[in-house]
Formats: sequence, structure tokens, C-alpha cells
Amino acid sequence: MKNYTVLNRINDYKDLNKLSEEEINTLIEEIRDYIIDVTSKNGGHIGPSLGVVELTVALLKVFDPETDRIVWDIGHQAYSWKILTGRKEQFRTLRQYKGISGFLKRKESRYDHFGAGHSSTSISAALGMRKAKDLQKKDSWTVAVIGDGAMTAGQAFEGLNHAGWLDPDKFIVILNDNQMSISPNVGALYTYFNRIITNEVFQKSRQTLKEIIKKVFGESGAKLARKFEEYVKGLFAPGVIFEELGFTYVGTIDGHNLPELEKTLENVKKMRGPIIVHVLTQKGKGYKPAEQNPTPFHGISPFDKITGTPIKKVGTPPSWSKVFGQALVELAEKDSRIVAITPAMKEGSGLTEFADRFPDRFFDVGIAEQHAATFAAGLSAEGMKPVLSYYSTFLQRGYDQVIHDIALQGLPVVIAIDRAGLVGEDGPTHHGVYDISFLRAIPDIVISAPKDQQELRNLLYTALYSDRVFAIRYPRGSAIGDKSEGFEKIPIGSWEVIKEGKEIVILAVGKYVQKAVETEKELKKYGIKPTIVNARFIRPFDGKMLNQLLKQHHYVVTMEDGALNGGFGSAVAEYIMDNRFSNELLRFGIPDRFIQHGKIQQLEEELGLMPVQMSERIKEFITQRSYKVVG
Ligand SMILES: Cc1ncc(C[n+]2csc(CCOP(=O)(O)OP(=O)(O)O)c2C)c(N)n1
Ligand SMILES: CC(=O)[C@@H](O)[C@H](O)COP(=O)(O)O
Ligand SMILES: [Mg+2]
Repeated sequence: MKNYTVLNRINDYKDLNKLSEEEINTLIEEIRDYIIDVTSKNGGHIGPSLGVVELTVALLKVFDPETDRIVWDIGHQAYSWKILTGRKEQFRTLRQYKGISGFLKRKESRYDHFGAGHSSTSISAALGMRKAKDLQKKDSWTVAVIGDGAMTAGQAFEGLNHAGWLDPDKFIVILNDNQMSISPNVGALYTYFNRIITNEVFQKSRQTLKEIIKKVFGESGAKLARKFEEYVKGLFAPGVIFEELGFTYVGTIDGHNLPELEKTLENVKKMRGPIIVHVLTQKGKGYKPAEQNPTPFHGISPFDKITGTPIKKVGTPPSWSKVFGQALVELAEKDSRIVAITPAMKEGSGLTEFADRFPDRFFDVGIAEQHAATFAAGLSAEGMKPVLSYYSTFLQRGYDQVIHDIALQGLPVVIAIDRAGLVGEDGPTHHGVYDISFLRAIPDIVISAPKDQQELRNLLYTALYSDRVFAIRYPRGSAIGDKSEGFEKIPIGSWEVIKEGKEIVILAVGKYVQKAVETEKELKKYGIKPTIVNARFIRPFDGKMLNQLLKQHHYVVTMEDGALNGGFGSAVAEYIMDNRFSNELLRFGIPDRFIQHGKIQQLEEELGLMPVQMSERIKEFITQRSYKVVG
């Protein structure tokens, strides 16, 4: 660690109250510098974390994390929390394999009171904690810190609704409003927050009217003035939404003014009932490139600290997201029925160009995965062609809507599932490994995975003109294959033989088709020549081809980047059993445990999913069995 004058000599938050004002200010600067330094090497959520350094210090000065509970929503902004709660040194290992997590985790620290990664859970969790403390007759504070983006989700309002009803004491929601989600925030609520912040003219005129009343009615008018203020507050006051839900609204507070923050929180501690404190912060505060360009600095890969430019390998192929976005633009140019929907993930999902080109047909619905699905269903019901874009992990939130609002009603919707498979440094909250298992249970749905760029384009085209509920899953990172163009329909359910071999057949899904090809090269060294099949449709199966393959090969190997529990391999096992085949099956995929964070390759190595490892395992598998492969 650098020679930080204050940070180096404090051990944790307990030292904060020993520091002078000047030392605290230096500490805040040093924490920012440390965050910039580490994220420039490891990548991470720099913008959100730089925005809440003062807020973190204030919370740790005013509350006691040993007894009080602070629940950070998502946890992507909690880097200074980590640094000040005993992980100063480990912070250098942020997001690295076996290092500390980029989010908060109960197993990582006793000060991580609630783990997250997905948004908008903080109010519900904090309310549960508050209630538990009440029932246990324990006297402590519970604080949820939630961003303006996270506040757009239904679950946040479910929590507020319940809290307003329970009316708990010692329960605070801090709304950390930086007017940004990953992109600029959206929605009527955002407009409302914006009005609160910018309505200075109204604030001023309210004050002037109060003064006039006092002047006209003298001292006896003070009461009237107060009544007037209450009345006006009821009509227009900031935070009236929250007040109506039973919260006391306090705001707005400058989130970069530590004394103001501390004073406000101390005052709030004297109040009863649930309280909402509206704090204004700036994303990326203290680092010019991030202040000027908050969207890319929300979460960034390693970058040059001086210029803020991401360090990227030259000549890397486009990402799967980019290939998807480009293909969608080309198709939308020709068909005005095509619309795109994202729950707050425009950039990451490759939809920026679509949004610019077709603003009327692009919908960022906020962090509202459930609404996104039902909204798509509505669009489809009226003859539009919705493409519902999700990260696999966030699609988990919209599962019921996919079943109940889309599939059950047979409404054609294309579900583009990005970040399917292991995602790397974001870790277990974000790995997209369950979608195959949970979608596979839905009747009539089509689930597909392209082996390369061109196949992604073709599947998208097929999906849009199929009149089916059609999911296409593809992973994070660079796409496989050469530059792609044009579109071709693929018969739904058809598989593709990539290489003919004998006695062993490898059925691979998505990016694992390439891994299967590499595994085959390794196996050749042992004289083993498997057949390789691109199982591009996970559902429906290519029954005709599979029947033949099962007859022609004794050993069947499946490869996928989804959970083994209920995944593609499970589907093949069911098929073998149900159709009374006697093949022996070996499945590669994500085992029955939560996979931690690290580079995708490191995680795949840990799981034995590299071609060399898989070839060893296949060789071992067939040599253990009585059925002998003749090379
Ligand atoms: C359920 C869910 N959907 C989407 C995301 C992706 N995501 C992570 S942070 C973020 C923006 C959050 O905005 P806000 O709560 O205002 O926090 P900020 O980053 O501005 O501090 C989004 C959309 C998520 N983590 N969880
Ligand atoms: C915190 C969060 O959920 C997002 O910021 C996520 O980390 C984005 O992931 P990508 O980097 O894969 O877009
Ligand atoms: Mg925000």
C-alpha cells in the first residue's frame, strides 16, 4: 500500500472518532486514491464506490456495526465499507480468484450484515432484521442504503409498503441518489427525485410565503405559518410519496459534506418511526474520468489510472452482446414490429446502437425484470415482436412472468439471455448458470445457444419469425468465430454434426462446442476419435439425430456452461432413460455448489472444464468401463 498518512495508521472504523477533521478529510482522499489504484488493476465498481466514501464514514461514525445493522443494496458501492471494516490489506485482492469479493458477503466479514449482488433487496432484508431485533428485545438501529436505480424495482416498494405498515422505530432507509443507474436513471420516480432536487424555485417561494404570513399576522401568525407549511408540504413537499407511505422524509442532504451527513444522522436518531434520508451524491466523485463519464466507470475492467482508458487487448473479437445488438439493429431496420426491452442493462446488453437508432422502439424499464417480461407479453399480444434482453442471472427475477405471462399464453417473445454461463469476477451472485435448468421445465419454450457469431445472428432471425417463445443464451466476453453477416433460418430443434467419429459422441452446447473441438484434439493423442455435435437447441431436442447417435455410439458426453442439476446433460440422461437406451453418460458442467469469483478461465480450471482436463476425464471414464473403445 502507498504511503498514506492517515489510512496506513488506522486499523478500522473504531479509529474514526479519534481523528481530527483535517485527518478525516485526508483519510477520505486516501480511501478514494486506494479505490482508484486497486480498481485500475483489478477492475470493479469504481464509480458507485467513489460516490459513497463520506456516507460510509458517516455511517461508521454514527452507528456501531457491531450491534447496529447496515444493509447496502447490491453491495457494489461498498469498497470503502470493506476498507474500513477490517479488510484494508485484503482490498488489494478485490475480485481476484481467492481474493475478496466485489460485493458484500456474510461469510467474508461479520460486518457484511447482508449479502447481495442483485438489486433492491436492502429494504426487505433490513426490515426483517429490524423485526427480528424487536422480537428478541434487542435495541439497535437498522439502516438500508439503497440507490436511486435500485429504488425503481418493485421489491424496493414491497419493502417500503410493508415498513410503512409495520411502522418500526430505529429503522432508516438512506436513498443514495446520484441520478444514475448504470446509465442515467429512468422512469417517473426518477423525474420525481429530479423535481425534488431541482425545485429550488418552489422551495424559495415557499419560504417567501411563510415570511409574508409571519409579517402580516405577527408572532401569532407563527402557528399559522407552520400550518401553512404543513399544508403546502402535503401538496408539494419533497418526499411526499414516502411520507404518504408512513415514512418521515429527511432531505435533501449533500452526501459529500461529512459534517452535514453526521449531523443529520444524529438528528434522525432522535426520531420515531421509519425514516427516509435522501442523500445526494455524485458517481465517480474525486476521479475526473469517472465523474465526466459515469456509465463506463460504473463497473470497469482494468484501466490506465492517468487517462482512465481501459486496458484492452488489441484485435479482440467483438463481444457476444455486440454481435447480438448489431444483428438486432439490422433486423429492426427492415421490420418496424421489432422492439427491444432491457431492465436497466442497455450498454452491457449491446443495445446502445438500437436505442439511438430506434428510440421509440427501445424501452429501458429500470431495474424491473418482472415488469419487463409482462410488458413484452403485452407488446406481443398486440402484434409487436419484442426482444426481451436479460442477463441470465437477472432473468431469475422474471421467471414467473416468463411462465405465466408469456409462455402460458403462447405469446411469441424472444428472450435474449446474455452473460449465460460463468461471468468471472462478479462471482456467485452473477454467474448465469441456472437458466437452462429453470427454463427447461416450461412447456413449448425453445431454448437455444449459438456456437459462434453467425449462429447467434441466425438464431435471432429464426426466433423473430418463429411465433414461439424463444430463448437464445450466449456468454459474457468475446464472441467465437469470424465476422458474421446475413441471416439464415435454422430449423427449430435441429442439431449439427461438427465431426464424425465413433463409439463416443460429445454433445456440446454454445461456447462448449469449441471446447469440444479442442477436447477432441487432445483425445486424438490417445487414439480416441469422438463424434462432435453442436446441440444448438437445448429444447426441443433433435430426436431423430439423437436416436441415431445413441445407437451408433456407446459413450455419450455432454458439455455445457450451465448447472448440472437439471441442465442439458440431465435432459440427455432423461432421454436415454425414457427411451430405454443403455448408453453410458458423462456430463460436464457446473457442479452442485456456488462457484466463487475469479477469471472465467481460472474457474473453469477449478471445475475441470478445460479441454485438456476434460479429455483426461473422458479417457479415465471409458477405461474404467467394461465397454472397450477400439482406437
Ligand atoms: C436485479 C438486478 N438487476 C440489474 C442489476 C444490474 N445493476 C447493478 S448496479 C445497477 C444500477 C444501480 O443503480 P443505483 O441503485 O442507483 O446504484 P449506483 O450504481 O448508482 O450507486 C444495475 C442496473 C442488478 N445488480 N440486479
Ligand atoms: C453490479 C452489477 O450487477 C453490474 O454492474 C454487473 O457487475 C455488470 O456486469 P458486466 O460487467 O458483465 O456488465
Ligand atoms: Mg444511482
